[in-house]
Amino acid sequence: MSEAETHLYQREGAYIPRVAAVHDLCGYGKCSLGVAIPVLSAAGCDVCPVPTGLFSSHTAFPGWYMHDTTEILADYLNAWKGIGVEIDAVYSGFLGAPEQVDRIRDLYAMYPNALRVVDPVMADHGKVYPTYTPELCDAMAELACGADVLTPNLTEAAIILGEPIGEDWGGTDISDEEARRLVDALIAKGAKHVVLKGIQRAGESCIRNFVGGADCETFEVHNEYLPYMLHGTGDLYASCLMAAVMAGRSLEEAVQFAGDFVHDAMLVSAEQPDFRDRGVSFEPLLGKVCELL
Ligand SMILES: Nc1ncnc2c1ncn2[C@@H]1O[C@H](COP(=O)(O)OP(=O)(O)O)[C@@H](O)[C@H]1O
Ligand SMILES: Cc1ncc(COP(=O)(O)O)c(C=O)c1O
Repeated sequence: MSEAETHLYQREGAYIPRVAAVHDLCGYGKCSLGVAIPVLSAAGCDVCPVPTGLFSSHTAFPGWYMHDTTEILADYLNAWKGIGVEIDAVYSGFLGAPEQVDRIRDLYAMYPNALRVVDPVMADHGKVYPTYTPELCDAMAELACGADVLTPNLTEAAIILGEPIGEDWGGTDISDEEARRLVDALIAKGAKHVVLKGIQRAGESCIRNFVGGADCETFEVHNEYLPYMLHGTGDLYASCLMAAVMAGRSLEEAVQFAGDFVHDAMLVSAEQPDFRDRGVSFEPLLGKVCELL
């Protein structure tokens, strides 16, 4: 099957799909539920949040407060069972503790036909995020291998594959062959489709994402590389990809949409005061997500 034919979700007429969004909520700094709820809602989805933690801001700021929600989650999901909530997709991201992976497995058991999208948020630029323990990284790696769609950056791909990070991590300047090797290795570990993000080679003016799956050939999608980094681009990319998939678009259309949207939102962001702190500003562009329908 060619990449253009890979549809992961068939949207039926006026039906509004329901997505369980298993992410943290950050008071400041655009990421996680603060991105997933508006983006998926604009794509005509009914978003049902499962908060994995409450943060004053994301953890790249020098000071932040975190409230771990792990102990409420089993009762939270049991209450869903009690009222017969139906779910069409489970979309997970930043997690607070290894036990939260068990709660995601509970969701998979409750909704065996739901699409499983895992953004394995745990690290970037060769470094694990400060709240991530080795046990949580191992649990996330296991979860990643059962995904229908997995969206790692290069550091996360290395962690999932048990390859070196830290001082030994090679950076984002990798060859096509190396990117394809990583995608194939993640598929061999069980992920059905993989979107490997953020390949940026020295001297090149584009940023590449490699996309592959058990049922399609690996292909590459690229965008102009903007010479600054903003927090939350990974979450925005995964939410836009998810929005396009749930709107019934093919995998190829979805990765193109997500890359274009993040690029355009980064341009909008650069016009804001304090934009490097503020994170990725996507709000003025939400109309483009509505057009997916
Ligand atoms: N500087 C940039 N210029 C253009 N697009 C970008 C830039 N940074 C990120 N993106 C887009 O957003 C995607 C996800 O961002 P990235 O920062 O790699 O994710 P993560 O936060 O998970 O590390 C990239 O693969 C790319 O499509
Ligand atoms: C609390 C929290 N949630 C989510 C993220 C994910 O951010 P990104 O989209 O840059 O991977 C981070 C990253 O620092 C974070 O600290």
